[in-house]
Parts: sequence; structure tokens; C-alpha cells
Amino acid sequence: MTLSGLGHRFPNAPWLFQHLSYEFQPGMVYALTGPSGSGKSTLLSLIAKLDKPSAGRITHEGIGQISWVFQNPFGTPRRTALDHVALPFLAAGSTIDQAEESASELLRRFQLDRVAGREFRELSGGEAQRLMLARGLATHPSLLLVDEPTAQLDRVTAAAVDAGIVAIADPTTIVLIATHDPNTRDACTAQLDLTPYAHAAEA
Ligand SMILES: Nc1ncnc2c1ncn2[C@@H]1O[C@H](COP(=O)(O)OP(=O)(O)OP(=O)(O)O)[C@@H](O)[C@H]1O
Repeated sequence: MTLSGLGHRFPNAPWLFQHLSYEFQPGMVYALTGPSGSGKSTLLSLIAKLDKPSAGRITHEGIGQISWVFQNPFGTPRRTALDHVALPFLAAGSTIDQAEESASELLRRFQLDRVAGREFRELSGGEAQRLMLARGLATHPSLLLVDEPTAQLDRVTAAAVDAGIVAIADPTTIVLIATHDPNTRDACTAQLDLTPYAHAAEA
């Protein structure tokens, strides 16, 4: 996936960023950084095709399914952690046994096997957010967009999520994580900083 001369501005507002060119490779986990208001969430929306860029273009070659993990973990309170990850496999046509086996494997990868049988409402903040990352991968997306996964968490809980970021690297997936947390940034394998492309670049 490639960004070529990308720029965006909302109506009656200055450019958020401009002249942004970048090439993303599968297998990498990118930290998307920049000050508050620099356009990190906006760039995720453009990449997800939820909005059209004001300038330049995004080439989605090789990109099939796009998954999005939100800032706040969102689950079904009385469903187990295993159910949350098994459901996408079931929806894709797996048998219940296959779905549970695949889901268990993903839970192990995110060190959640211990809580597989626990209901979502009983999970800690860090466990719930790692579960969202595991579920995000369950559909085998070629692009996984993650918006501020540690923004709502205390330092200890955030560290548990950062540990999960190592597990999210997947050879066929581009992972892009918007974050202003330096620890989350350091857990990623590459960094795209929006700061040099901020509207000051217009001058
Ligand atoms: N739909 C919209 N219409 C107009 N302005 C918007 C819209 N969405 C976002 N903005 C503005 O664009 C700017 C960038 O917002 P964005 O959420 O992309 O920044 P961010 O880097 O993700 O910030 P943060 O780190 O605080 O989450 C902000 O000033 C925001 O108010």
C-alpha cells in the first residue's frame, strides 16, 4: 500500500498534513505518531476509505480486507473471550471445532489462553484490549488499523497491551497503530511520524 503526495484538510480549515508519500510493507507494525490534532485518526479514516483525501492518492494494491480496532474495547459482556475470537472464524465458514481451535491459537499468541473461558465483562482493561487485537487478526485482514490502543489505560495495563503488539506482527498483514504513547511506539517495528507533514509545511 502506498501514499503518494497525500494531503488533507477539512472545509474551512488549514491543511492537516501535506506532501505525504510512504510505502507500507506486509509483516511490519507501523506506529503512526504526531502531536494531538495532527491528523492520525483522519489518516486512518482515509486509508480505510471512509473519507477521500483532499490531495494525492492512496494505492491499495494487494489490500483485501481491512480491520479496525477501536480505542475502547467493545465486546459482549456475557460472552467469553474465546467466543469473541471464534465468531469471525465461524462467520467465515469454519466448523465450531475449527473455529475454537483457531481462536485458542490466537488467544495463546496474545497470552490470553488463561482467560479464554472468562466472560468479557470480567476481563481487565489490558486483557480486553489484547482480545480486540486478537479478534482484529481473526479475519486475516491484509490491513489492520488500530486507533490509540493504550489511550484509556493506566501504565501497567498499557504495558500489557504493548506486549501484545509484538504478537500482532503477521507476514501477510500491514498493521498501522495510531499512538502518542512512546512505549507503544517503541513496541512497533517502524514509525511514520506526521509532524514533518503538518500544515506548517504549507508555508
Ligand atoms: N470530520 C471532521 N470535520 C472537521 N474537522 C475534523 C473532522 N475530524 C477531525 N477534524 C479535526 O482535524 C484535526 C485532526 O484530528 P485527528 O483526530 O485526525 O487528530 P489526531 O492526530 O488523531 O489527534 P489525537 O492524538 O488527539 O487523537 C482536529 O483538529 C480535529 O478537530
